[in-house]
Amino acid sequence: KVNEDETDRLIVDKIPQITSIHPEVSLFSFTPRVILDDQTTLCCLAMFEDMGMINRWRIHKETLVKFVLMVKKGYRDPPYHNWYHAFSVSHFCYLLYKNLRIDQLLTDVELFALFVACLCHDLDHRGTNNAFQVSSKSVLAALYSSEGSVLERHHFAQAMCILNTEGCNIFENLNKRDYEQALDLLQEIILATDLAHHLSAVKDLEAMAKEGYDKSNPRCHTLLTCLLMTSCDLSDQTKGWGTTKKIAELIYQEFFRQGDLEKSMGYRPHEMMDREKAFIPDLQISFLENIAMPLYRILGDLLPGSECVFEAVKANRDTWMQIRETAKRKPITHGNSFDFFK
Ligand SMILES: Cc1nc2ccc(C(=O)N[C@]34C[C@H]5C[C@H](C[C@H](C5)C3)C4)cc2n2c(-c3ccccc3Cl)nnc12
Ligand SMILES: [Mg+2]
Repeated sequence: KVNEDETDRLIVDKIPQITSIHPEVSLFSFTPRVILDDQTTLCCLAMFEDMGMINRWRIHKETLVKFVLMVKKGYRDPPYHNWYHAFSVSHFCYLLYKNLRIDQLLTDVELFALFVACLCHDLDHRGTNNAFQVSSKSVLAALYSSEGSVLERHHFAQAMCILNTEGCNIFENLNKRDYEQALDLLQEIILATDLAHHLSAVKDLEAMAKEGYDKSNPRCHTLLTCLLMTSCDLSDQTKGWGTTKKIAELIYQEFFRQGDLEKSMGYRPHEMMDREKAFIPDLQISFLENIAMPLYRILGDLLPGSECVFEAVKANRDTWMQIRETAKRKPITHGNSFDFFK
């Protein structure tokens, strides 16, 4: 049960001007993880308001409060895939709207579905990846492994459960056409957060960046919403080194816990999950060069004004390269992968 007085206070109080939460909240340099946990719900309300979504979709204030609180409660507390991840991903979507005016490229249903997908995209994440669902024969694998993207199908199912909960359906006042489109988009966008799915779309994304975005082409809309979702999902990499370093700590805490579990089950974990084999600078340079930088380069090609975002990711890659050189000269003493974070 979401506690009553928090809900009541959020319902009664007027939604504040978003800059009253932090004057720099609309800048790409702003790191949403500085916002205190009990302020994140209020910030979500302020983002919905500031993007004009409350009026456009006739969302009842009480319904919005209950929805956001249910989503927040729907996250577990693994090191990385927790509510703060969903909140920071949603904040980057807000930045794309405020700074790059993505509302001029997408329909208003697509923009609404994208922001709601950011909030819901990792609901009930257990801190283990898709491969682990299958190898551990989890309930989720039993349910979804035949379709692939096991976790992402579960995150979508959880979002539907929340929308179907009494007093939480923020889509309730959409007309039939918009309602059906919003749910279809929500599923498509959440499924797009499977990195394997993104990697299979990169060729098409690069072709679209080359040819230019055609607003009249539905395929362009689909590719762009998926690109924007992944851009939000990896947006910790677009901030300063402090954030990049902290996030790497959290992600490898999660990865190494999975590796420990796999070892206890008699499996040999992927190197990036094995605390005894992982060399984090190499792994992160590879992730940034092969996945993040190509992604934000395409974003920069498609959305003028977002070049600064790519530059920030590149700068973080460069810092990892400096760390790697230093670490290579000074071998790790007691084989602890987290020495870089001292
Ligand atoms: C900083 C950082 N590093 C990350 C390093 C590695 C991977 C990762 O899943 N790699 C792959 C590499 C190949 C092809 C596919 C499937 C598998 C085989 C595993 C992806 C993710 C990383 N990641 C994410 C992230 C984004 C979406 C879902 C889950 C996560 Cl954890 N968000 N931030 C980060
Ligand atoms: Mg995910």
